[in-house]
Amino acid sequence: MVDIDNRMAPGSAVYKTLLESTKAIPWKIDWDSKQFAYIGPQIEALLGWAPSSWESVGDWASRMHPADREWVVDFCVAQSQAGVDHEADYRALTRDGRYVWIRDVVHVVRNPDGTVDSLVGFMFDISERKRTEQQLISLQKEMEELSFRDGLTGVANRRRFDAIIELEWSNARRNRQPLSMLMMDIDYFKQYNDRYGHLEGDACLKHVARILNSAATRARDLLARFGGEEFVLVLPETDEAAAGKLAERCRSLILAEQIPHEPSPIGPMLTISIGAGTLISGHDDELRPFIDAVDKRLYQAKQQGRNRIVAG
Ligand SMILES: Nc1nc2c(ncn2[C@@H]2O[C@H](COP(=O)(O)OP(=O)(O)OP(=O)(O)O)[C@@H](O)[C@H]2O)c(=O)[nH]1
Repeated sequence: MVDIDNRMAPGSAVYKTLLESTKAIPWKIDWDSKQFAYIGPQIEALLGWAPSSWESVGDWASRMHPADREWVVDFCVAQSQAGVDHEADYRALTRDGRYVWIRDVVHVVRNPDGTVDSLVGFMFDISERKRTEQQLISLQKEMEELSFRDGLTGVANRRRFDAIIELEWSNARRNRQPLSMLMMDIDYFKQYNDRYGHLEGDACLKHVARILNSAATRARDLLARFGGEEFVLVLPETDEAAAGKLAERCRSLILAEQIPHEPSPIGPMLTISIGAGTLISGHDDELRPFIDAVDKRLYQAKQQGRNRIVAG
């Protein structure tokens, strides 16, 4: 036992061999001089800098990504001064100019009187973990983006519409700007599906979405799929006259596309009906009744023969 204890004593050959054969890179900094007392030779394999080139904490700080340097140094100094063990993730510069993500785990060694004697720690290469993390983050962003898109047509979905209309509604009221909305629905789409099949129906919906999307050109205009074959166009800062023109553009663009719809009772080409509405600044309307009113106008357009616009 005594033998083993001696062989394992800090500073012994066995101890050194153990330290230098781990993947983690051990190091020690003398607190008063801020000089490296030791750094494992593994550092050279990871970063390319020889152990002898790690002289002071200045070398450590200067071999850090500029975006990480300030907070990491400030954080580590503050924690060390307070005598608190800590860890920090940062990008370390390699000798050939790349960056490697490192997790530095630091233990503060104190003197019997409580003052800081030295810092000892391990550096871990966490690049692989960070890469996975980044991939997960971008995947999550993509998922969020997708969750606001209609899977079939690629335009905004109902969820996105609900969020945007709330925002635009309060914007319009706050800034005393008009806000218009068009509800659009394909005429006799049930007959279209019955005649051409559901897949062809899907293709038709995509086609219609693309055309309607091209009709509204301002950055904040939003086309969303409201339901099955119903689309909604939100038009911020758009008055009644401009909304009327846009509605007519949508109606005639669809007609001009000459999409065959043989079973339609009103003509051989695909048509849409539109309900239009505008929130006039200063009026005290509520959002839901406004949407309902526009929807009712769409229904009226259907009742009055389809392929037409009913505005408020
Ligand atoms: N292919 C396809 N059809 C859909 C989709 N969503 C809804 N529909 C169809 O759209 C049709 C809508 O029918 P209705 O609500 O009766 O309306 P309509 O036949 O268009 O008649 P009007 O609107 O009164 O002119 C139904 O047959 C639905 O199955 C979809 O994602 N793909």
